Amino acid sequence: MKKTSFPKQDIRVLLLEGVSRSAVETFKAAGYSQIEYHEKSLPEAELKLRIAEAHFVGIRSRTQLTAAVLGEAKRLLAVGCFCIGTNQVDLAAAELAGIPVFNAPYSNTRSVAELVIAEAILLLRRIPQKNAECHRGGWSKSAAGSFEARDKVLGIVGYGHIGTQVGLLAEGLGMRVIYHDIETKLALGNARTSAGLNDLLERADVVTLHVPETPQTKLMIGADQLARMKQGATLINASRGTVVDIDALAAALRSGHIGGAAVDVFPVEPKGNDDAFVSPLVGMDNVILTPHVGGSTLEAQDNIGIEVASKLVRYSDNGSTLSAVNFPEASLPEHPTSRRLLHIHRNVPGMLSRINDIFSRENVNIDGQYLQTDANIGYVVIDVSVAEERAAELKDALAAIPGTLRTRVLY
Ligand SMILES: NC(=O)c1ccc[n+]([C@@H]2O[C@H](COP(=O)([O-])OP(=O)(O)OC[C@H]3O[C@@H](n4cnc5c(N)ncnc54)[C@H](O)[C@@H]3O)[C@@H](O)[C@H]2O)c1
Ligand SMILES: O=C(O)[C@H](O)COP(=O)(O)O
Repeated sequence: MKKTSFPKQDIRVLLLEGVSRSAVETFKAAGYSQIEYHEKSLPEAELKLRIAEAHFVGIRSRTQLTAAVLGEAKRLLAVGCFCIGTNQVDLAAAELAGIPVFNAPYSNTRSVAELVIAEAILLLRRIPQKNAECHRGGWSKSAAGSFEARDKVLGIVGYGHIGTQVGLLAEGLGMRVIYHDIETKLALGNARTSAGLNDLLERADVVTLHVPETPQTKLMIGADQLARMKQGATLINASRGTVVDIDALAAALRSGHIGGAAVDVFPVEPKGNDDAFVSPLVGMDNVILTPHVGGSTLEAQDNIGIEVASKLVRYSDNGSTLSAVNFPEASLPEHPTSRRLLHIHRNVPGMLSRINDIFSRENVNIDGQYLQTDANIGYVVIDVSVAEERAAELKDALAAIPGTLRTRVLY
């Protein structure tokens, strides 16, 4: 097996939150054997201890990789978010520490979309309250307040990967789809853009949220927005718990203005399956509550495990940062005969010339060079045909350049 920067058996992989075993298999198949696996997220103090030893860490949506936690991760080469959302990682702090963060942008998209469609139908038929009543021994056979999905208006807030899938599936049911996004988006099928969020809220029978967690989306659905929704309309939130003012939603459900809701994500979620779930929505018959399982299907988790672990392996073996969410993206060819030097640095004037001066001074020919930058950092990859020891010396010379964040050599 080809050697990388140091023997693969010394590279430590820390996998948290029960990421799919397919991730473990992917690392093993690539020659990585030091894999520490935890079913849950770790308390911050323990996380700091474990991450200090790790070269790669794999998390899901619960583990908070704050600047303070990343500050302990002196050996960390990259982070894998085995999910879509990356809001749980301080991406800027990771970048400035020279740590690329990877995720799985599409692998659970379909799972979320299917759940949302099922919930839209159930809410339109008022099934949650009928189900609850039957469980209590009640029987109220009535069509009152129950509607077909056909011809109803579905309002999608955030028309990205999930939003567009939801829209296409909903059209298959004969729903009329409108959407709101801050970006101009190609309307798929017969979907139509709305004249803004308020317009969407005023027209939709079912509103479904598919925005990321950002400062702009925090509490974007509060009392005012709920009041704009049609009498008896329903709300689905499988995006992030911070997007909806949960107390305002509870009040709107109690008043009957909102006819029902399906909520998968919450402002505060239990740390693990053994912890209690507390929410103002608990006990409401017209609310479907799910424990953040929008993307939790075996198919999705399996695919995510392979996808994210493969990205980490590729970065480890080859240096490619393609699809990193916080880092200059470099898609690199294989380097079968040369040594590959990786240099991550602050993006300041004169950096490239200082790097190249070393090779000219040392009389080392550069076989190939790749440079990608963003406003904060630069990522330079240099292939050279030199002996292993010489490559290590060049790496040390590169590391001594002021402004260097990380250096690595791949053999
Ligand atoms: N419940 C779950 O298990 C689960 C699973 C997967 C994803 N998610 C959440 O769903 C979110 C969306 O996923 P995606 O793959 O569709 O992401 P995406 O990036 O493809 O789409 C998000 C869309 O929201 C739009 N947007 C951003 N800010 C907005 C704003 N202020 N107003 C209106 N539109 C805005 C973006 O332009 C984009 O089109 C993720 O960020 C994640 O938080 C939850
Ligand atoms: O961001 C995501 O993909 C979802 O929120 C799912 O997160 P999870 O892997 O923690 O269930």
